[in-house]
Amino acid sequence: MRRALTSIRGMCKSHKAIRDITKIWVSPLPPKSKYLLPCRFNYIENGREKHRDVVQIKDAVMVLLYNKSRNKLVFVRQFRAAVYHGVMMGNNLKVPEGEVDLQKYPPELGVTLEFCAGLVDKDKSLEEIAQEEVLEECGYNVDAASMQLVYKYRSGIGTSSGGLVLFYCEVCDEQKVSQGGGINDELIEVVELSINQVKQMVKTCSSFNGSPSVFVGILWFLANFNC
Ligand SMILES: Nc1ncnc2c1ncn2[C@@H]1O[C@H](COP(=O)(O)OP(=O)(O)O[C@H]2O[C@H](CO)[C@@H](O)[C@H](O)[C@H]2O)[C@@H](O)[C@H]1O
Repeated sequence: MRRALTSIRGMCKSHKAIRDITKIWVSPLPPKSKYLLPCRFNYIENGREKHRDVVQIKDAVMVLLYNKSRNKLVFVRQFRAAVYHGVMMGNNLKVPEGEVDLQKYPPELGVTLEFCAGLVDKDKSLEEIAQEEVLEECGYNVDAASMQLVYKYRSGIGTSSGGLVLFYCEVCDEQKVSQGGGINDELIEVVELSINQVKQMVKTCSSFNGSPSVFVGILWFLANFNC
């Protein structure tokens, strides 16, 4: 696992020092969250009453961004609390007490490689939300009309299941108007990978610290553009 992750990091040319996370601790969820709602879901199937504990989450859009000037796919890297938490906790369902030992669990464990993405949390079309994320996170000025639908699917199926919409969007260097990096307190690193690098990823990466959407998107790209 360590070798596979290291090789992806090695590919990321713009990799720089990971943000300065100095303290991590976990607390119980406050009564109301803007981002998730746990509940018990009940139903009767074949005459038998069943119960499932589910977490309602927001839908999201993602953009598979291709820079045709440089023949590269554009990704982002960022610290993901949920990924870090998952890696740190393993298979334990409990809230850990006290501060997390950062020597034992370095923040790097929560840094993912992913497509530019955003929550569907405003009254705009999915294409417009995707357009905004491309500008904010990756620094490219694109039209909402240039978003091409790739797939609509679900982010999970067991406990939480948000709707995911993956778009494809082509850009060129002239559309790069800023460094990107996110807005407000987001710390997002823009990373470009060549076609050969993403091919190597899907061929040889046996373990990946992130979402399968990255593989779904890369495989779609390779299948459709005959690379
Ligand atoms: N759980 C949470 N708790 C507290 N604050 C939160 C939060 N989620 C988001 N936020 C806040 O909302 C801001 C905007 O989030 P985004 O719309 O960029 O979604 P994000 O990229 O985090 O996840 C998008 O991309 C990933 C990767 O594809 C999808 O898994 C995800 O569903 C989609 O929203 C974050 O910077 C943060 O301040």
